[in-house]
Amino acid sequence: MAQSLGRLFTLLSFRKTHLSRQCVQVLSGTTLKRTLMMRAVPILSPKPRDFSLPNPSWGEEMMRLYNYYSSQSEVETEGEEEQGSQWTRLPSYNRSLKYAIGGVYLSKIIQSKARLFTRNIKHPGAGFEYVVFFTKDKQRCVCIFQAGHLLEGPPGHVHGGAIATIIDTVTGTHASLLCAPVVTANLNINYRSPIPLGSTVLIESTLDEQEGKKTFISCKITSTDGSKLHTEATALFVSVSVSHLLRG
Ligand SMILES: CCCCCCCCCCCCCCCC(=O)SCCNC(=O)CCNC(=O)[C@H](O)C(C)(C)COP(=O)(O)OP(=O)(O)OC[C@H]1O[C@@H](n2cnc3c(N)ncnc32)[C@H](O)[C@@H]1OP(=O)(O)O
Repeated sequence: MAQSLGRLFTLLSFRKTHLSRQCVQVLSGTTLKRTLMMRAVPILSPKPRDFSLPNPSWGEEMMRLYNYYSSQSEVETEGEEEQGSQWTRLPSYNRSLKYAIGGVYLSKIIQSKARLFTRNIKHPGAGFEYVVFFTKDKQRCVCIFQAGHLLEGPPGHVHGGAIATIIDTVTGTHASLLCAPVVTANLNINYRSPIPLGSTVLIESTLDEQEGKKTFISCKITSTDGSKLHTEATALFVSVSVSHLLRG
């Protein structure tokens, strides 16, 4: 399976390179210069930004929790894991896609401008600010989420669709860690109490069951001290083939 996928994508990338060469041959003058410059940009540009690292928009509570989970995170020293490490921080989508099975190939195929929905608001702090940590056995994930002003639903509170988005993202990331590529087949949400805009909340996701292609995950959103339940959800992810994703 892996070998045939490899062959498929080698073929695809060959065809892409071959076509690009043919294109350059028919270009001339300014068009050729501009094309070559555009092709040079990705080589010269810095590493893609890791959106799950702190930025100046992160509030005190977001930073406190980030530091707390980071302090319990895995630090590798010359191949050896530090004793007592419990959590691992997941870098943001564009950087972590390559870790998912098939991601290496998918990332070459998807449009270059594609960006995970939750990471598409450029202004720091305006939309979804979050970082996901997962346990070594991948049974649990925790996400620290700060909801920005562009996510308003009811006055002063977060939109239910934005809450659904972050739940789908956290549980989807969790399922992807276990068995990528997956798609959401079912998402059930109970909204228990509104989330104040600008606040930081904790999203905890737990693996309930894996059965064949199906991964069941449950999730809850609480205040950071755990005293207030905001949202509860259950999600079903189904493992799909890369060709299922390409077919649409
Ligand atoms: C290191 C790693 C880095 C990680 C890096 C992270 C990067 C990544 C971050 C991504 C974070 C964003 C995550 C967003 C995730 C989306 O937003 S995905 C987009 C929204 N979802 C979709 O578009 C899915 C559209 N639906 C479909 O493609 C198809 O309906 C599905 C879901 C594949 C199912 O197809 P199907 O032909 O029904 O599949 P089938 O094999 O028959 O079903 C399998 C089983 O599932 C059951 N099932 C299917 N659908 C349902 C349903 N709705 N309800 C209940 N059961 C169902 C079937 O009954 C069957 O059960 P069994 O018979 O095996 O017991």
